[in-house]
Amino acid sequence: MNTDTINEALKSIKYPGFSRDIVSFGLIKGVDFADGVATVSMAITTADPRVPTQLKADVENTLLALDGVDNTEVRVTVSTPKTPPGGSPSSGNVTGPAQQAMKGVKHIIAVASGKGGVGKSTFAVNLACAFEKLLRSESGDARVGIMDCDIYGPSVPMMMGVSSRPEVNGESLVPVENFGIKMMSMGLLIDESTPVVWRGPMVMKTIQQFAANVAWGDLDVLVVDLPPGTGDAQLSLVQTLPLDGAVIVTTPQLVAVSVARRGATMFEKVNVPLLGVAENMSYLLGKDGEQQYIFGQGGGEHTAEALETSFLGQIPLDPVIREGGDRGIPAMISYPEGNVAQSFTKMAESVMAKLK
Ligand SMILES: Nc1ncnc2c1ncn2[C@@H]1O[C@H](COP(=O)(O)OP(=O)(O)OP(=O)(O)O)[C@@H](O)[C@H]1O
Repeated sequence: MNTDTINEALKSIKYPGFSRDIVSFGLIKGVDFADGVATVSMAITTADPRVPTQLKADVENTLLALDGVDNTEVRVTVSTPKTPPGGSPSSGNVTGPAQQAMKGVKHIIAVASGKGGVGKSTFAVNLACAFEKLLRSESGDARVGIMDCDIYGPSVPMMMGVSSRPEVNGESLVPVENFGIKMMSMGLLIDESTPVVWRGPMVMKTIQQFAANVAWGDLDVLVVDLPPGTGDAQLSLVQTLPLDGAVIVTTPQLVAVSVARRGATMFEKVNVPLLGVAENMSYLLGKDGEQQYIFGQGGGEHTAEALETSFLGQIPLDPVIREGGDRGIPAMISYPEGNVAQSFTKMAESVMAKLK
């Protein structure tokens, strides 16, 4: 018995109401073990008094079930979420306002890429549309959202054919809606000509506001389009949002493996499970129906193997996808029976199966 074993055991405890564990939420501040006594200190930001009580009991029961632990000492520090004048959340703590405000969201998944230009936003938008179609066909109702965190180059509004500014209701922004999907993006809040020279902390603040001050309401699934790359801003972002899992988008080039690996490492650090790797721009379909692998072959599958996750499938390089992005009608909507839509639907099914 040692502190590593205790830490591992703590990772099995979920934050009440969420599928993420208390270690990845950063609640554990110290762990010690001596003479059969496991000591754990936790710091929790919540306005709900039941949360610390339940977590304390969960930690005690989990640790007492371990061989070698005879007794426990669990110290819990509780603070309430602070909201400065104007209603903006002041802290990046995952148990703070973002968690509270996203309570009605069943599943939150991130779409990420190790580098820019792989078609991540295109993928996120079409995946959201595929979820909408899938859930509607299953239960007659679908509540899907997309949150565009790519605040340096927010392209989701254009791809979703939306340009109206979101309305403000009290202290909340009301997401705009198109194709049955709720959406929030920095692109809706700034003029196109505004230079967005955001620094790390500003990025975080915006994301916290997107999570905490947007009236998402009840959603079955929220797709989060992360900024490209794997730097500090992306890492703090995945720490802030209560993510259930992440999909990595990559291209067919074999060099993509090492780039995507950086993305996977980032999610590993915060214990967000990978839901799979999707390969975009896989091949061009010639007039005779022949698949031309102009960017090489195998990058997506190799990446999935290397990251020990599923390969979700391929999306062809197809003018229909680019036109859909430029026209503001995703290919999933304009050609719902086409090859592209079928690929996205299959991927949405695989991801949904993993979430359930
Ligand atoms: N499979 C595809 N077939 C044809 N065009 C595509 C495909 N995927 C993406 N594109 C086009 O490539 C361009 C870049 O895509 P997108 O903006 O989604 O990339 P990204 O990875 O989100 O980029 P960024 O680095 O800005 O985040 C867009 O014009 C989009 O329409």
